[in-house]
Parts: sequence; structure tokens; C-alpha cells
Amino acid sequence: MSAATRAGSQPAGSLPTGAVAISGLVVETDERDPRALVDGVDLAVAPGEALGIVGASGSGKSLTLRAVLGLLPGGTRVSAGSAEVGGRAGMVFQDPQTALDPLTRVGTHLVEALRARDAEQRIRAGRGALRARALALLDRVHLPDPERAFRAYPHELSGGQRQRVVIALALAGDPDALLCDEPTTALDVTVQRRVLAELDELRRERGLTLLFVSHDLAVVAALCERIAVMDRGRVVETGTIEQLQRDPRHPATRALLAAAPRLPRLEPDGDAP
Ligand SMILES: Nc1ncnc2c1ncn2[C@@H]1O[C@H](COP(=O)(O)OP(=O)(O)OP(=O)(O)O)[C@@H](O)[C@H]1O
Repeated sequence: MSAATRAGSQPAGSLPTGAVAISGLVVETDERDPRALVDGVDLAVAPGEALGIVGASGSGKSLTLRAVLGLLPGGTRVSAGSAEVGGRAGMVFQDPQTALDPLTRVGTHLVEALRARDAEQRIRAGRGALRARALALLDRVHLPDPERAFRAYPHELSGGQRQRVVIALALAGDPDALLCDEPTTALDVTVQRRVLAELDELRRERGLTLLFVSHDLAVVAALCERIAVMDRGRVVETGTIEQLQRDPRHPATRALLAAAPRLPRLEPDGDAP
């Protein structure tokens, strides 16, 4: 999907492929007496960079990410500034249930996504070729039995497997940037670590830009070289995890550090629970 949300009059599409640019972004409630939910956010992500947005619940992380995708929820709107991504964006959200139609087999989801991407490039592949590409994607995200997963309905897979399917689905669109909103929050800690390792590997392999939202500083620190801390609709501090740990300046940063005393490293082991 190519996504751009803008309130200004600049021409779209001038960003380098994979770059994300958020500039003076204000998201308000869509009321006569509007309230600012995101209040002047500036963030730039270079192609191939991983930026984490971390903050307490309600700080405006999801709305910022959704503004980049042009997918703000009803009742909210961009009232100033802009948020855009250069090239195609793939998204991975918290709840695989919402990304996967329960009545549609995993293979069908993937084949449709691949066909849509082909159509953008005016390519028409046959069923067999699409199926082979779908199976390769399921294999790529380390699903233990791609053939079985291809035939399965979403509820027939574990939570970790479903989230891998969602990642495969995002990859089917051949994204330049991957935008993730709490993609592992619903998973238990071991599975969470493996899915994060998977995202990290994909990112390095494909040179993907990553914009990753979480309330959990440990998760963001494991994956992202730069971290933006949000509080009440604003970015209050930005830095590497080392900088934030050494010299946290904002109370919101200190609170997040206190909630994540141990900052884990990723430990990929190839297993797919
Ligand atoms: N559709 C909506 N209409 C009105 N207010 C909304 C809407 N969606 C979100 N908000 C409000 O905007 C603020 C920011 O929400 P957002 O979802 O971006 O927070 P968040 O940091 O992602 O939190 P969480 O970690 O809980 O998802 C919150 O106060 C929330 O209540």
C-alpha cells in the first residue's frame, strides 16, 4: 500500500523510498470543540532505519502510526502537519484477528495479497505460481509446516503462528517500510522474543525501514536503534537506548525505564511455536 496523509499542500511522493517523515503532525478529535490527541509530532526515519515509539497507554503512539498509514480511526483527523512514507508500507498490528478474516484460509489471504501487488505492476501470474510464492512466504517466516498453514483457517493456528502469517501477509505487498503497532503484545514472552527476532532478521535481510510502536521499552530496545518517547501526544525525548538509560531527562522516560528493568537481547533459535 502506498500511504500518505497530509494537511498541507506539498506534492506527495517526494520522499526517498522507505523513508518516513512526520512533520508538525496534529491529530484532533473531529468535534466542534476539538481536542489534540497528537500534538505537533516531528519524526524522521531514514530508509532502513528502525525507530521505536514508546509511551504509556493513551500517549498517542497508535494515532501517530495510523496517521502515517492514512488509517486514522473514525472521530479523529489530521488538522495540521503531515505524515507520510516513501514507497510502500506494510503493517503488522497487535491483533492478528483483525488482519485475518476468520472465514478465509491463510493461503487465500496470501494469494490475494500477492495478486493485488502483481496487479499494481501489471503482472498476471497463474494460480500455481501464486501458490508457490505464498508457500515461500510462509516458509520465510518460519512456519513449521507451510503446506498445512496454507490450507488452515486462522483459528487453526497458534497466536504466534497467526502473527507470523500477518507478517507474511505484510511481506506479500513487497513493502519498503514495515509499520508495527504492538505486534507481539498478545503473545507469551518466549513466542514474543522469537517473533521479534524474526522481524529483526527480515528487516536486515530486506533493508526494510521499521517504525515500531510499543508501551514496552524492553521490546523497542531489542529491535530499534533509535527510540522516541511519547507523552500526552508529544515526543518528549529521543535517543538510543544507551542514551536514555544513561541520562533520562523526562519523567515519562524514567517511568518507562523503571517498568523495564531488564532489557533483553534477541535470541533467535529458529523454532516456531
Ligand atoms: N477514535 C478516537 N476518538 C477519540 N479519541 C481517540 C480515538 N482513538 C484514540 N483516541 C484517544 O487519543 C489518545 C491517543 O490514543 P492512541 O491510541 O494513539 O494511544 P496509544 O499511545 O497508542 O495507547 P495504547 O498503548 O493504549 O494503544 C488517547 O487519549 C485515546 O483515548
